[in-house]
Amino acid sequence: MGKEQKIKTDMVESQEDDKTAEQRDIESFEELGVIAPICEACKNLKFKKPTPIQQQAIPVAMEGRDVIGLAQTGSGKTAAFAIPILQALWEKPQPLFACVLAPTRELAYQISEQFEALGSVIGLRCAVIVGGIDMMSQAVALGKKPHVIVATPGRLMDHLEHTKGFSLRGLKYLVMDEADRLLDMDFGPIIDKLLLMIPRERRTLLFSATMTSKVEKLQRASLTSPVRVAVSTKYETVKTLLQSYLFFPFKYKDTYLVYLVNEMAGQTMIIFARTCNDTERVAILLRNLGFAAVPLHGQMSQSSRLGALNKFKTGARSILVATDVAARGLDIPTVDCVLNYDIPTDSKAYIHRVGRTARAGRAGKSLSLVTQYDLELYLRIEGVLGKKLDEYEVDKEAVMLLNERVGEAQREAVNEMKQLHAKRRDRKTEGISSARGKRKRTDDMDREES
Ligand SMILES: Nc1ncnc2c1ncn2[C@@H]1O[C@H](COP(=O)(O)OP(=O)(O)OP(=O)(O)O)[C@@H](O)[C@H]1O
Repeated sequence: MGKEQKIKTDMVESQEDDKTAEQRDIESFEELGVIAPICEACKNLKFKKPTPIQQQAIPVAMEGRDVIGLAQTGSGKTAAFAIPILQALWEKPQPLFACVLAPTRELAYQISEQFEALGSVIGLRCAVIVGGIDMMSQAVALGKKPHVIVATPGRLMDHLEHTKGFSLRGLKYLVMDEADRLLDMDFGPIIDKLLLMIPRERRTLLFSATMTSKVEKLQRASLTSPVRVAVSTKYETVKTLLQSYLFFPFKYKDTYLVYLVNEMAGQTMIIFARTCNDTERVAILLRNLGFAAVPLHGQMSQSSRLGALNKFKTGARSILVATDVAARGLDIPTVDCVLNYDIPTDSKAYIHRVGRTARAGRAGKSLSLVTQYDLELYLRIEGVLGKKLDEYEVDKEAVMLLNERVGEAQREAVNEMKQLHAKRRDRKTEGISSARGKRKRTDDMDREES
């Protein structure tokens, strides 16, 4: 039998399992066999009962099986893989026990926070290893032999190749969060390389809201007899999310944007744009019009990225304008609305973007701006969702009243962008030495084109 067929046959398909889990509806983490200190940590985090993906994935992972977990955005996948790992660690403590890979730096920090919140009661040591941060301090952190490493693949590879005394030869668990992204073409080759540097006899857990079913991609993760646990049917958005779109001519895009942002004033929102440049420009445009907007994209320095996210999380800024670097995994409970300034070229990215709101049972809304150039992409997304979305109603005359003022702000924004670019160019010529060139290549896996 070819390897392709083997993976398929070994998978326990989810549909039947689904029903059993729903019928039994497990009421507590104790019922799942989770040890008392971790149950206590769940209580402290206000997790009253396990979510459906936790109900299904935790027992399977605790049996020592490889898991492919598919569940909607905001449904508690992080704890679904963190809890069985922490329990196994408690039973047999060891340094460098588990490694969690994430596609973006911000997500890596967030996952480690969840591990620490659940694991501090059992004395967990966790290290975050991501690009854009000084290698030396990370090497020191690795020297302290953490139990769990949460990393972006490029920087982890850098340490495996260059940090003396660091290896993952004793690793017991490998997790790929947002696994479909990690197994795709951009990350694939580096994941292949990483897998050669960790033991084959490990447990592998793959999780995502848009999990690939492509056998070739799954083979890349070299799973052993994986169990597939799927709570949602493929690519579903949550029921508490109200999704709509707005259709208008391209030339009024910024005017419509400003009208909508103004209409939703007081709400917390993420505006997604396709390029770093547009992200920056839209943030400046909105700021010039008096809105508290902050940009987040892969061309910013890591400290600016974390600073921007922090301002948004703490409420100091109510609008985050971001590229898809913020589309996956980020868990910010206060997000009321996701606004797609640009329609994503990949339907999966749509699912992840709108999943930044309506998390953990809360309500939320999303609004996609569609122009004559986006129709094909938009219809493809509706096709993937399997439903037509409602059109958002606006008073077009009221929108047009803003056009002149927005035009002025656009011109100001273009000037500011020019200054910004000039400043960046200066900094680059001053600061970058050729010796750092090689490291940048792997470090900046989650950076984007401008
Ligand atoms: N059992 C639970 N009860 C209540 N809240 C929970 C429970 N488990 C997790 N949560 C909370 O739900 C939120 C979403 O969880 P998490 O970020 O793990 O979602 P996710 O499924 O990984 O989403 P995404 O696909 O967007 O990455 C978090 O704030 C988390 O603390």
